Amino acid sequence: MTATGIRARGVRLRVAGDREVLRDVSLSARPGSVLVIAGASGAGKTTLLEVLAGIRPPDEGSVRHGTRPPAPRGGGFGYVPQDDIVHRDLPLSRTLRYAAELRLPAGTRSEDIDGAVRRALADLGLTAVAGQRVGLLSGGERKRASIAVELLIRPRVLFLDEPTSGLDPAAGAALLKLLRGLAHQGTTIVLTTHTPADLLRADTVAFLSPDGRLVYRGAPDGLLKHFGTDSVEEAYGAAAEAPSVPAESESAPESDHDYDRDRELEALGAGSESESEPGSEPEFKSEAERESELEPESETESEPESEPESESAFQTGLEGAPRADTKSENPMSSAADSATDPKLIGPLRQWWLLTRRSAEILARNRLSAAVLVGSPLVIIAMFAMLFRPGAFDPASPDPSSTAMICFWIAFGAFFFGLTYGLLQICTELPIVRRERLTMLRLGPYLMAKVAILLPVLVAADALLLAVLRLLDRLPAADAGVLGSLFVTAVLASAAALALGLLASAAVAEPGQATLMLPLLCFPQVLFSGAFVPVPRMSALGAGLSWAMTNRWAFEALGSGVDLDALWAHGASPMGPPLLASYGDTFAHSAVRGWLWLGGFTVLFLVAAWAVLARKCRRAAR
Ligand SMILES: Nc1ncnc2c1ncn2[C@@H]1O[C@H](COP(=O)(O)OP(=O)(O)OP(=O)(O)O)[C@@H](O)[C@H]1O
Repeated sequence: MTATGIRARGVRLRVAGDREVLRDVSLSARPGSVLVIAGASGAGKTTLLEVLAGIRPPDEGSVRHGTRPPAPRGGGFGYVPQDDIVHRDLPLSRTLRYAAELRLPAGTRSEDIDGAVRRALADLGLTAVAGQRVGLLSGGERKRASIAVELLIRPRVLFLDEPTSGLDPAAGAALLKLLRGLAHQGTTIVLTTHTPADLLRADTVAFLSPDGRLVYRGAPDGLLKHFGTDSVEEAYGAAAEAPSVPAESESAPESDHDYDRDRELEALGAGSESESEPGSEPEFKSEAERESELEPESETESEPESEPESESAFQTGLEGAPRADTKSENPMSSAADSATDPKLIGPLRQWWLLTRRSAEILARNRLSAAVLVGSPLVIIAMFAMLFRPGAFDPASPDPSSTAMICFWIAFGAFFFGLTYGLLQICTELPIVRRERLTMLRLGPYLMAKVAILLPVLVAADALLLAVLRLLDRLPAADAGVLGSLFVTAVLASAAALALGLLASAAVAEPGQATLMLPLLCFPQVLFSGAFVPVPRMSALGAGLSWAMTNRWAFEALGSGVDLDALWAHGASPMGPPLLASYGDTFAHSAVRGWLWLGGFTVLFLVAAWAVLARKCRRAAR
């Protein structure tokens, strides 16, 4: 594998209100080295990581991966955000399998995908918990699981945001050791941290002052001397007053430290490996130079025995990982290595993959599945209990009940759709964001959600209508009328599902989505035209009612069962006055309502796509 150096020059970044978060930061990470970014909370570590990764463009300055600008979508790129990027409801091996199918080049054979998953699990010492549900893993195991996702392809550059946060010191040390092992194999590692011990395990430390200046850049063992402190903790205090370090070309601090990387490698069992002194390397070299330098480390098929007999970082740790990277065990790693821009699966295959993944997540989360199936059943039962039979009988109709039945069918269909959609995206946003960085297409992603949930909604709507009809809460009409009601209910559910997905994409976390529920439901009840007919609303209310999917569903249902005729010619004296107050509410064809509902469905889905795209563009924020 060709290792890639990372270099930033004169990076400046401003956020809202023109506040400068990064001020003229210049640094570099040598190919196959570990760069650790440290600094006080809010100093700009994550921001710098995102800029170095190329997922957040700087306002000024430049970033290069090797000789090229960063290309997260170009393959060989790994990014582990602070949040977990593995689905909690799936067994670990399943979530890795889906991740591998998304990340590996199109046409990768199934056994090769399995091989990549096996190797990533082994690399991270997670083989023993492969069958465990991710939600049941410990924090440290979940962190390693997120890293395993990124190791499914052999990244040339790997960025990690606080990978050791929440880990005990031993687990943190083991993780750093593992990362050093990866670097040794040619992956350039950049990570942020709050853990002083992590700094000592870096090749290069970049220390930011609280106001986003680079105040130290160099070997870990020069850090204390530089700040004139006795401990790393004290260095945090001193960093605020320290002057910025000049650009590297002037001082090249990496070239004069005596950090003993060999000793670290020895600890990894790699002490005998020949490796050039980190400090003696010039900053950036041509691809060819770097390749020849890294040759002893590069994993070639022909010389697997040249790899170190490494003591594992996590039981199996990196042991055997290089050997596993041979063609027979995992040909995809070489495919991923050689292709700078591997061709990933197309939109249709991606949609099918995401549909399968969503279905499995739903099926494995028993509570969600139970709520999904159970809540329509409960609501249908309540509807059946609420209304008396025969309200639609022309010989003795109950006009106000017929209007209410139409409304509650509309609202039931709306509520099913909304609640199904509301938690779909916000619960997995960190995963979507991460996948979006490299390969995920949002169209197939949203359509996969629709593909999974719409059939369940169709079944719920069909059941609702069937039960109401069988219990004589709907007219004994022909198949055409019932078909019209069914189309209306399904379209109402589809529009609500799309609205739920939009809300789910818009909120920052699941708690907010729950708070959105009454906000979204109330206007749909108030302005549907069922309780206060549209002709009786204020001008503002009537205007608002146009934006309510429930209005169009209610009108289409009323039109479908021909409420106008029932009220005008039925035997109830209540009919004509009711008709007078509802005016022309049901006078139009149901098709008009369907067009509105279809239009809203498309509108909400496009809006959900746009909101999600914007969220993903704003990197990890
Ligand atoms: N998109 C944004 N809009 C507004 N402020 C932002 C944005 N991105 C970053 N910031 C601000 O930039 C500063 C640096 O944020 P950053 O997350 O990089 O800090 P950090 O050093 O990683 O902090 P911590 O260690 O607490 O995670 C913070 O004050 C943050 O509020």
